Amino acid sequence: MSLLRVFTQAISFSAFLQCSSFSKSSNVYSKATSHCSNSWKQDKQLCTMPVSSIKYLGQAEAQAFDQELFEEYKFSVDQLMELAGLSCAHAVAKAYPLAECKPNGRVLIVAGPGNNGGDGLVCARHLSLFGYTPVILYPKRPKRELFEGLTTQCEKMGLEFIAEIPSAEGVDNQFCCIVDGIFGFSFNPSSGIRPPFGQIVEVLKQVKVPICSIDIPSGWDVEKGDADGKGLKPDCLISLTAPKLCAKWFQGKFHFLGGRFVPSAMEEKYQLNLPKYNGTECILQL
Ligand SMILES: NC(=O)C1=CN([C@@H]2O[C@H](COP(=O)(O)OP(=O)(O)OC[C@H]3O[C@@H](n4cnc5c(N)ncnc54)[C@H](O)[C@@H]3O)[C@@H](O)[C@H]2O)[C@H](O)CC1
Ligand SMILES: [K+]
Repeated sequence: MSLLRVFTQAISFSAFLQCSSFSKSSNVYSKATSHCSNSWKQDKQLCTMPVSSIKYLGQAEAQAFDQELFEEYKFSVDQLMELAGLSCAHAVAKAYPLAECKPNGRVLIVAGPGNNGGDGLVCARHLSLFGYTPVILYPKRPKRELFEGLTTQCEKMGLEFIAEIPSAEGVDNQFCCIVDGIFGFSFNPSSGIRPPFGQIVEVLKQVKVPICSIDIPSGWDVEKGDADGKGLKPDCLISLTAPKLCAKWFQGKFHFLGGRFVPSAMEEKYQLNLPKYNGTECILQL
């Protein structure tokens, strides 16, 4: 074997090792496995590039990041929520294409009391524009102009609201998938899940149709994830802005990055090391 060939093989092997390295020991994860498998499909040479790392945010850091977008950059909540919810609708359409969404493109959207619920309502509106039939469960509605507006938009667009979650069997028969917009990065697990969401999450744990969680699988600790293994098992997770620490426990099929609104100075300040979105796309599969 020529010296050149030995050298080339050694380089390829080291690139392979880089591509499969994965460490749970810090907030910074090597995203090499998923990044490289995607990149290999597009351009094999990319996998020999230095491996970058995507950061996983803790709860306080995610909230501080959010506040900085609002206070320093003067974004409004509804601006960012629109982009967040739009990326969720794109992710659902990619993971569960309309043609395969039986019966009749029906998707159950469960919206919680905070901004995660708002993302769910925006997602529902866009899914309806994409041809799906979203049905919304929104049991606890804050009396705030933002949420009242989002609710009115959905009502005026003819989206159905239901008052209670059907049985797990009922959900499986009526919907092709579920969008979990119950809790996001402000969930506090210290006293369990308060009514009526505790019972709703229990039903969601029993359904067979896939669950697509917005930002955080509801009921999971934002940092410790599904520590006891008894939580929701979403098939899809859309991490908004950057993944939160709990995403390390995610074992479903689809992990998307969404919320493509991060100014580059903030990306640098928080050292997010986000992978590059393709072209004009608003989601990126991790
Ligand atoms: N910068 C971004 O990435 C953006 C993300 N967005 C989305 O906003 C959520 C975070 O929203 P926030 O309103 O801060 O919190 P939650 O949605 O998690 O809801 C808080 C809500 O839930 C109640 N609550 C907390 N713990 C419990 C409990 N144990 N039982 C019952 N209820 C509970 C609490 O009282 C509040 O009412 C983020 O994840 C993204 O999805 C923005 O849309 C855009 C910017
Ligand atoms: K959620």
